[in-house]
Amino acid sequence: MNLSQALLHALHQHGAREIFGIPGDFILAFFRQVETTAILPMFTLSHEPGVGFAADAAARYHTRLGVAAVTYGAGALNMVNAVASSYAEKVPLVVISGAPGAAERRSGYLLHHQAKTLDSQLAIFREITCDQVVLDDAARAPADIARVLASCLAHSRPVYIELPRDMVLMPCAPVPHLAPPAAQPRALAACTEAILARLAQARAPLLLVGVEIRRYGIEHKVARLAQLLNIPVATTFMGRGLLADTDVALLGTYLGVAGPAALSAAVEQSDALFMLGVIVSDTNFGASGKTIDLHASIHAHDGAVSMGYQVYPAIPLEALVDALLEHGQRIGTQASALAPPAYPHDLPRDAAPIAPRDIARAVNDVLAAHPGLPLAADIGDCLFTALDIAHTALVAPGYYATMGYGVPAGLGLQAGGAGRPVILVGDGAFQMTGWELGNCQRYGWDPIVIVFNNCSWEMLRAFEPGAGFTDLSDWHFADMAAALGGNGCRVTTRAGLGAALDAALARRGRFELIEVMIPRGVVSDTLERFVKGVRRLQQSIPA
Ligand SMILES: Cc1ncc(Cc2c([C@H](C)O)sc(CCOP(=O)(O)OP(=O)(O)O)c2C)c(N)n1
Ligand SMILES: [Mg+2]
Repeated sequence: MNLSQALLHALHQHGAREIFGIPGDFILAFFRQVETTAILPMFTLSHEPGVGFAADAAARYHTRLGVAAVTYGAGALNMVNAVASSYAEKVPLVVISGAPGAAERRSGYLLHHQAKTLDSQLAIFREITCDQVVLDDAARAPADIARVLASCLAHSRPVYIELPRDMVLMPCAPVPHLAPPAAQPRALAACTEAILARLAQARAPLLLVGVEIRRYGIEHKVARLAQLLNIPVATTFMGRGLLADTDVALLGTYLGVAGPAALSAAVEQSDALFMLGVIVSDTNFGASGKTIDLHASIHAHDGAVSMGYQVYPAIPLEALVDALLEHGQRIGTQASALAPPAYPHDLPRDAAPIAPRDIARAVNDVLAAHPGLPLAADIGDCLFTALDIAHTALVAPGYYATMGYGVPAGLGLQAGGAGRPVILVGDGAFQMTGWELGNCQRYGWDPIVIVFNNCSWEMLRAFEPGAGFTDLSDWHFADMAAALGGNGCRVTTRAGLGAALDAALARRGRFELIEVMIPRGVVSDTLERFVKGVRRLQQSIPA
C-alpha cells in the first residue's frame, strides 16, 4: 500500500464518504490516486472557497468527516475563510494540501505558490485547525494520520494534512484507528450528579441546545434526555434545524429581542439554563433582552462543563448525555409551557409584490408536500427568513456568518446524498459563489435555488440606512441559468413565485434558479427586529 492509499482508507474508516477539491501541480499525483483507487468519490468545483463550503456542508448534514483537497499556496490559501468558518462552527473538516517535495525544497529557488517561507502555509493553518501534520516521513505517517483524524472527530474541528508530492506513492503501513477520548469516571459521575441536582431544585429549568449535539451525532439521545427530564427545550439561532427529525416538542429558536417574547422570557428567566453543545456567541446571544448570567447557567461545550464557577474538564458531550440518561429522572412538570411556533404557509397566488415572508410561506408549502427537504442558506436576509420556515435540516454559517456559503453548501448536501436541496441566497452572496451551479451538469445535481434579488446588500442597509454603497445593480441572474446548464426564471409577484416553484418541483436533472425580485428596503420581520434589538442593546450598554 502507498501513503495515499493508506490515507484514503483511513479517511473512509473514519467516516468520510466523499472528497471535494480543485487540483494543482503540487497535488496532481494524489488526485490520480483518488481517481484510480476509487476509495472515495471526488467532486471538483470551480473555486476553493466553494470546495471548503461544500465539504463543510456535507460534514454538518451527515455528521461525519468532510474532506477538501487542494493544491499548495494559491489553492489552500484561497480556502482559508471557509476553513476558518468550519473552525468557528465546529465542523470536522479534513484539509489535504499538496506541497513541494524534499528535493525542490532544497533547490534554493523560491517556488511557485510560495508566499513567505515554505512553512508559512502550515503556520497559517495552525490558527484555524485543531491539529496538523506534514507527511514527510512514511514511517511516522500511519501514527500521525491516526492522531490527526482522531483529533478532528474528538474536537469536531478542522485538521490540516500537508502531503509533499514526492511522498504520494511511498510505501506505507495501514493507519490505525485510535479510540475516542473517554471521560474520567469519577469526574463524570460528580458532574452528572451536580447537573441533575441543580435542575431538580430549579423553579424553571430549560434545555437550550446548540450545534455540538449535531456534530457529535447525539440528537436522538438528546431528544430522549429531553423527554426523560420533561423540561422545555429550545435551540439557539445557530442551532436552527436541530432535533428536526425527532419528536421533541421544541419551544422554538431563541433570538432574544428578535424572537417571540414568551420564548425569550422563558430562556432569559430560567434559573437553571442548561446549554448543551451551545457556542456562546453574539449571534446566539447578542440580541438578548436580558443579558443571560452565564455563571448562573450550566454550559457543556468543547469537551468541558462549567456550572457557576466550577469547571469539569475532559467531559465529552456524548459521555455526559449517556450518564444523564442513565441517572436522570423526570424533573419538569410540563415539557413545553409554550405553544410551538406557527409557521406562515398558504402563499396567496396574487399579483402582490413578494416580501421575504412570502418566500417562507412558499417554502413551507413545499415542505408540507415534500417533508424533510434539506435547506442550505447563505448569510443575509435569506437566513433570517429561514427562521420563518418550518423546522427542517438547515445548514448555514449562523455564527461565523460568511457569505458565499449557500450555493456550494447546497451542492455539498446533494453530492453527499442528502437529496435535492432548496438553497436560499441573496444577490450579493450569489455574486460570490453562485457560479458553482455550473458544475451541476457534470454531476446531475439539481438544487432549487431561490435568489433574494433586492439589488442590494440589504442587511447592511438595515444597519446603515441611507448608505449608498449598499446599492447593487440588477444582474438578471435568471437569464444566465441556461448558459450554466440550468433553468431560470424571474418572478415579481406571489403568483409568479408559486408557479415557478410548482414548475421547478415538477422537473428533475437540472438546477432550477428562481430569481425573486424584492423591492429595496423590504426585509423580513426577524431581521427588522434583530437590527432594532441590537441597536437598542448597543445604546443601552454603558460605555
Ligand atoms: C464574505 C463576506 N463578505 C462580507 C460580509 C459582510 C456582509 C454581511 C454580514 C452582516 O457580515 S451581510 C452583507 C450583505 C449581504 O447581501 P445579500 O447577499 O444581497 O443579502 P441581503 O440583501 O439579504 O442582505 C455583507 C456584505 C460577509 N458576511 N461575508
Ligand atoms: Mg441583496
